[in-house]
Amino acid sequence: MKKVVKFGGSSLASAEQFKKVGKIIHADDSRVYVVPSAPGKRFDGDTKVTDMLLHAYQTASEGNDVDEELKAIKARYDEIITGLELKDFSLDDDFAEIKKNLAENPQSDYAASRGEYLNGKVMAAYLGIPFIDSAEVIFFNEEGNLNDYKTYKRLTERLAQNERAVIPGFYGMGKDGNVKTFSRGGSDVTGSIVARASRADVYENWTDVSGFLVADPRIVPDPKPIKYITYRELRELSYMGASVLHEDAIFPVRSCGIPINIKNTNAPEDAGTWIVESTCQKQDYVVTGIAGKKDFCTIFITKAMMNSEIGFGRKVLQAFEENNISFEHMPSGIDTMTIVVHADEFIDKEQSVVSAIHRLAEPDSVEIESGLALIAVVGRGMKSASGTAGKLFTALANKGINIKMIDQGSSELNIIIGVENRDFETAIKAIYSTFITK
Ligand SMILES: Nc1ncnc2c1ncn2[C@@H]1O[C@H](COP(=O)(O)OP(=O)(O)O)[C@@H](O)[C@H]1O
Ligand SMILES: N[C@@H](CC(=O)OP(=O)(O)O)C(=O)O
Repeated sequence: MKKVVKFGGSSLASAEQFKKVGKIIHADDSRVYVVPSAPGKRFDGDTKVTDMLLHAYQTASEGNDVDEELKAIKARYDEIITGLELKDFSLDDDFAEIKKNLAENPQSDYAASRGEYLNGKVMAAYLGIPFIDSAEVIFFNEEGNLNDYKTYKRLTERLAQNERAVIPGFYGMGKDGNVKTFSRGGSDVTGSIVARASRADVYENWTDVSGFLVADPRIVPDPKPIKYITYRELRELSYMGASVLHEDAIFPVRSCGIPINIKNTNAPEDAGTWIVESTCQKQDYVVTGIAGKKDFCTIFITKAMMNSEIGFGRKVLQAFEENNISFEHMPSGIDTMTIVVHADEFIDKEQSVVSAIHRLAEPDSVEIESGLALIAVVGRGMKSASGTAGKLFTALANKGINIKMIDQGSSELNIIIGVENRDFETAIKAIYSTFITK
């Protein structure tokens, strides 16, 4: 049995948290590869080390001195090093190098990645096992995506030489020879890559909640944990904002059937959530999870006889493609079509998109609206349960919430609804209490 264990920033925010992590690793001999994040928030209002480093980069790129900022970051690590009583260990040389690099050639990915790099060094010293610098084993291609071939070749070789090791999360080496990071939260992706490369039996992802919860705990108080969830369900939920696991983290393990177990560092005895390819486990509820995001825009297009005009949809979508905007959903009627996009991608280009739609598709009208929130109600049990949509709409109607859009995926795995931003939290609470009964 071989396990890869990733610990999130909240699990490594202080010496006290590190000690819990040490206990977890020592409690199970099969926890052989450890992927740490940078120290996260110790309390509400605290700053993650990654954000402190990005701030230092900003200061350096404006040509200013970063001594004070690096001192504050070093203090975070020194508290951990002292609390763990690590003798003959210091990060002085590493900080001198970071200071030099930030002054001579400030790069934001390099700066952000140092949080995991330094924490990896502390972790390796604490556990007494080798440190593998991710820049030597994880590679990106020219487009900035993972270079699968090179990564799995090098990483597999290095892991084969090390029965146990610490591999810091979040970064690798870019095609240009500079350090490059994944997007925020990307240590989850590193853990998944290490699990695949080592052909682990389980990828344990340790965080500060007892698994994937049915809804965001910041919206629904004390939501129930999900015991089993499929990769596909999870993909829908994490894409729609359930932030506990990076949305790309399932791909490496999914392709080789390695389950992910989300666990709580502060309550290690809790079962957590199993993310699996498929399962015969009985579900407690028809709905597996609920997640959502605010701030979408809709582009509502009308044209008489739209349905019979071959190529109409393509022309409309070309307008978005020309403006380099990806679309989220496209519900349509007989003479109408709505395109839903992220506001932050769309707002600056709205007039250019509208004129392109007119030029390419010659519609009767184009109306745009902002302030839409999307909520995904996801559940593999939905296709065999009748009345789910009816229950959902009744729950929202009872709260006086106007549904602005409905999109039921053809997989019958999810129903996406659009509501006004201001109704977002109320809608999630209403859906939760309708489907998740005591
Ligand atoms: N459906 C959900 N289930 C569990 N946690 C969620 C969910 N949606 C949002 N979260 C939030 O995700 C947080 C854990 O993710 P993150 O902060 O990235 O952890 P880590 O630092 O361990 O990587 C939780 O503390 C919780 O606030
Ligand atoms: N430290 C990085 C990467 C990461 O995955 O962190 P965490 O595991 O704390 O979400 C970030 O803040 O984005």
